[in-house]
Amino acid sequence: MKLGIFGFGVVGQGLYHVLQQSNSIQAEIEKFCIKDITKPRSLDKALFTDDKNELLHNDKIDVIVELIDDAEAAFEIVKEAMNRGKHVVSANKKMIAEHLEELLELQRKNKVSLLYEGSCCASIPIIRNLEEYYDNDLMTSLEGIFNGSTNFILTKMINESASYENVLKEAQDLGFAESDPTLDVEGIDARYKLCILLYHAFGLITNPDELFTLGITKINTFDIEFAQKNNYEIKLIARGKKVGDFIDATVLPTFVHQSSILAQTKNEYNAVILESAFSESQFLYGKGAGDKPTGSAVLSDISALGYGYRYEYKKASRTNNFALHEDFEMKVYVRFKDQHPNESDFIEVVEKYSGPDGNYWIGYVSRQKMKDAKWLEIPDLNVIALG
Ligand SMILES: NC(=O)C1=CN([C@@H]2O[C@H](COP(=O)(O)OP(=O)(O)OC[C@H]3O[C@@H](n4cnc5c(N)ncnc54)[C@H](OP(=O)(O)O)[C@@H]3O)[C@@H](O)[C@H]2O)C=CC1
Ligand SMILES: N[C@@H](CC=O)C(=O)O
Repeated sequence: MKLGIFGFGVVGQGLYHVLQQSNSIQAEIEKFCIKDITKPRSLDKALFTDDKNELLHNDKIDVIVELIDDAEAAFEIVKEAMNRGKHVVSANKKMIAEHLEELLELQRKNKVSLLYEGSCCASIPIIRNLEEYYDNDLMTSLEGIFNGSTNFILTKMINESASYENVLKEAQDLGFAESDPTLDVEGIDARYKLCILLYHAFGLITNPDELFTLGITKINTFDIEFAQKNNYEIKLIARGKKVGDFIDATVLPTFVHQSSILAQTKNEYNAVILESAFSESQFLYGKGAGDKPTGSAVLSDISALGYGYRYEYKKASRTNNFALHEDFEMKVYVRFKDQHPNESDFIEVVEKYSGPDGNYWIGYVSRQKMKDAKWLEIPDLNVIALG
């Protein structure tokens, strides 16, 4: 295979290193396309161009590897590559989640393969497992920690009393965070990954904006002390669960008991728990961000192209017609200072606490009510899911 690689940032360089160290793969890098040709690079200048057509119009290149941090530019590159009959490997979850239906059509129309294992939980081989191993009639749920940066931040804030600002900067310096880190801390990156996995697990196509999502930016020391007193960790949990013919899907900061397997998943590690009728509970664990862990997933996709692998999207081809359902009841902790949430939005409030440093309510709410609740926007009010 001759590779044309877009991007020589964290993942592009990670891929370069794993390719250099792997002696089993028959792939050669023809050229990298980057944005800024004047930037100093660690490799020979002749390997770089800022002209995308040098890769896309090069008939020697049969595989385009797309590893850039601009989802719209990435979609244009991937579309053109596929229309020119090239196979594509990408790690761009935003691009894939936002253009999934068009990308499926491009694969069908051009009879080319698009693989993107690195887009979900980096080093964890979750997509190919869902494709090849699990039967959707039997699969009942997938949940886990799908974002390395937020897990790194929460681990350091809770276990090492680090400040949010410092530890976010550390996650950026280590190459875990997105170029726009609000995608990480607002839960949007995890939501993109959940959208992709819902398709491979249940055949459900979702618009990312439809999934109820809360991030970690409002977590403060009051919440952390509550967690510690009650033997919890706080984790950003993405979850898709089958309920009858519906899928209940959310990304929420969640209290998880310290003894649970997800609480043991620390720093930039990610984890996925899959539930299905006969195998029951299964757990996948690995680094969810970073250069070589992501590079290794990209390498495994390149290697799979070597034996003609393509996703068959088996779950989607069976007509389950799952739909998203929002009217679920959920148990939440709501912490606030002066302005409290609207009590009539709660099905039941089971605990109310008031103290000098803050107040909280614990209760049951309907997801639909939460989605529309104006009080979610109160600056010093935070919501964390329970259970
Ligand atoms: N970092 C991680 O741990 C993970 C990242 N990903 C995904 O991988 C992708 C890359 O992330 P990452 O390596 O961290 O990003 P970086 O910001 O480190 O690198 C981005 C690279 O893309 C290049 N680039 C940007 N726009 C263009 C363009 N229009 N044409 C050509 N090149 C362009 C940049 O060029 P230049 O060097 O000139 O600036 C740079 O080399 C993203 O989609 C990200 O979401 C997925 C899993 C893990
Ligand atoms: N920013 C992402 C990178 C991997 O997908 C994360 O922190 O998980």
